[in-house]
Amino acid sequence: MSAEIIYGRELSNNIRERMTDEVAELKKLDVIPQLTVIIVGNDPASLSYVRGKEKASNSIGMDSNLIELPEDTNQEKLLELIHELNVDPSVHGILVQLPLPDHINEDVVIETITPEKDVDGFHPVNIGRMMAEKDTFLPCTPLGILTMLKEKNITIEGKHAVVLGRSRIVGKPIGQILLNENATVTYCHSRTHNLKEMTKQADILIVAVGKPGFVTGDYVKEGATVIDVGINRIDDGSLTGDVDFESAKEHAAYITPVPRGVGPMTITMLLQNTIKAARQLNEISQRSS
Ligand SMILES: Nc1nc2c(c(=O)[nH]1)N[C@@H](CN(C=O)c1ccc(C(=O)N[C@@H](CCC(=O)O)C(=O)O)cc1)CN2
Repeated sequence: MSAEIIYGRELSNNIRERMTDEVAELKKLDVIPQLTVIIVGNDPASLSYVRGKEKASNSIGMDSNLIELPEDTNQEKLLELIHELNVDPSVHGILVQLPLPDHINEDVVIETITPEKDVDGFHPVNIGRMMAEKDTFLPCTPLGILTMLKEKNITIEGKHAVVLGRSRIVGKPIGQILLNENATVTYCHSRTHNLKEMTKQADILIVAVGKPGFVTGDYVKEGATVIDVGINRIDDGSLTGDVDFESAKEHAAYITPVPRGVGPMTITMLLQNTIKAARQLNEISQRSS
């Protein structure tokens, strides 16, 4: 067997076309969805992601504001800025790029963003709403994975999803989201015994461990869907995932590559969440599709 490759970039392009129409419709109602992104420091990868967010926002007709703060910005100043954005009616989405420098407490920052503008879906109120299966902002990478599975008509209900990794941004929420979709979910992590026995049971295998090529073909059940969330920059400067693509694709039915897999969906889902926030803040009902 050789798997069908799911390209997030292609799916993203289709979704962004639909969102361009939606933004044009909102503009007729005098609403321009606006995303404000804050970055603290000069980490090259983070800078490239936030610039990508700005460019993507503008490409579908949204407004964006990128606020670049120096590495030595103190927490108080950052919180003050977030308080101002929380009450600014022209701002619909607020995102603080992670990771933050060590002297800033990420939890405090995330909890300062008003849940109504938390388009990252990281605020405890929005996490609680996700767990309670209420309408909310789902975190962008997990929402991107769910969207990929649905766009490819991959059955989730009744399937065994195994999640490798338990980060707050990806592992924990994707497990909860798949559980909400009626999958049977197993979380695995660095202390899990007999890992291969676990992953071999997965109909849907989500890999977010941050170790290049960690999951090889012998970890994959025949016919599984393998979603690689790893983004590892290796010595030759190229980007590689947590899955050894060449061996895994011989066992899987579907597999995502790195790059051009899950990554591009993250930014697309951020745009989707910002449009949703703009609608909610202006009391305009959500589009059905
Ligand atoms: N506040 C947040 N911080 C971070 C998030 C997040 O969702 N919210 N996620 C990651 C980084 N990230 C977005 O911020 C992100 C990572 C990767 C990609 C992407 O498109 N990757 C491309 C490759 C890009 C490259 O060449 O470097 C791909 O996989 O094809 C988009 C967004 C951590 N921080």
